[in-house]
Amino acid sequence: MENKLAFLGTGSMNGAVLRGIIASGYDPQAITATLRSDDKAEALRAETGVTVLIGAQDPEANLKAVQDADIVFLGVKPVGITALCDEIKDALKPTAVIVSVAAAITISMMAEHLNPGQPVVRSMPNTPLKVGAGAVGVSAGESVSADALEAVVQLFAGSGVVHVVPESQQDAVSAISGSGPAYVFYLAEAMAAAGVELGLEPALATDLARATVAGAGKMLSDAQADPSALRRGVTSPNGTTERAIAAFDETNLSQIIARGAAAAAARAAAITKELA
Ligand SMILES: NC(=O)C1=CN([C@@H]2O[C@H](COP(=O)(O)OP(=O)(O)OC[C@H]3O[C@@H](n4cnc5c(N)ncnc54)[C@H](O)[C@@H]3O)[C@@H](O)[C@H]2O)C=CC1
Ligand SMILES: O=C(O)[C@@H]1CCC=N1
Repeated sequence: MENKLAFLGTGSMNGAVLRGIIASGYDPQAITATLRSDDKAEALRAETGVTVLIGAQDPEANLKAVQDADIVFLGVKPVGITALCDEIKDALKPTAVIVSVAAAITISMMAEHLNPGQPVVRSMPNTPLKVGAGAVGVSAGESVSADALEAVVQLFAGSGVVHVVPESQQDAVSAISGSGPAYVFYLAEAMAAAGVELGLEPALATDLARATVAGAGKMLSDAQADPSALRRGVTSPNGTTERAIAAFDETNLSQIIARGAAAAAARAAAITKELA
């Protein structure tokens, strides 16, 4: 019998985790999801077949969702996580594993708002889980048994790569894979804009950039794929790509990307301080 799952706050990220789990074959009847308002509820129900409860219509939605849940995914914004823990703590089964997907909220911050001994896992997933191509960092609190951690890892593993990491590395994971899809979409936007500057129609430039980023991502999706080797495979000696890479190196593009990632990690640390 499958574990009963609850998703509280089923927006962009928790929705992607849920869709990934359903696509990997999980029984939707074992899942209850909550949303604050009903605007996306019908679509979520129709698409996934899970039970959807709406907070605006039923103040007990989150409590009902967790009452027999074995694993509870918290998917609200960081600022709302501890209040959500306060709300549900006495309705949880003592063995229920809390899995937060929120950036910057530590295991100890959550534990302070739950009953003693409640198992807590902090995760940093990303939205490509929705299409079976996610990347997830997972850290377990001290009350989490090896079996419970394995159950959480297996839920994510059906739709992405999963790494168990020390909690101290979660801001870095967030800066690389949590936010990372946005960096790649940004690159696609910049490539499309560059195509327009070179005289392509905007629709053509956008489609070429989109298909190129998607195709390159597919080539990288093999766990053994080496980005440097793949790049060299496109770069003919004294050809066109070599000139582009040299121009990127002149502008220190790698350092610029490192600066962006460092800014993301620093923001996570600042949010932790603001909300502690
Ligand atoms: N969007 C992303 O790519 C990623 C987001 N995250 C984390 O995921 C969390 C959520 O972010 P998003 O999904 O982007 O936001 P979102 O705004 O799309 O989703 C939040 C959802 O929670 C619902 N909600 C708010 N309060 C609620 C309550 N008390 N009970 C039930 N539902 C409630 C909202 O109606 C909304 O549907 C954040 O903590 C963020 O740090 C983590 C990794 C990546
Ligand atoms: O932008 C954010 O704060 C969240 C966390 C990682 C990705 N999105």
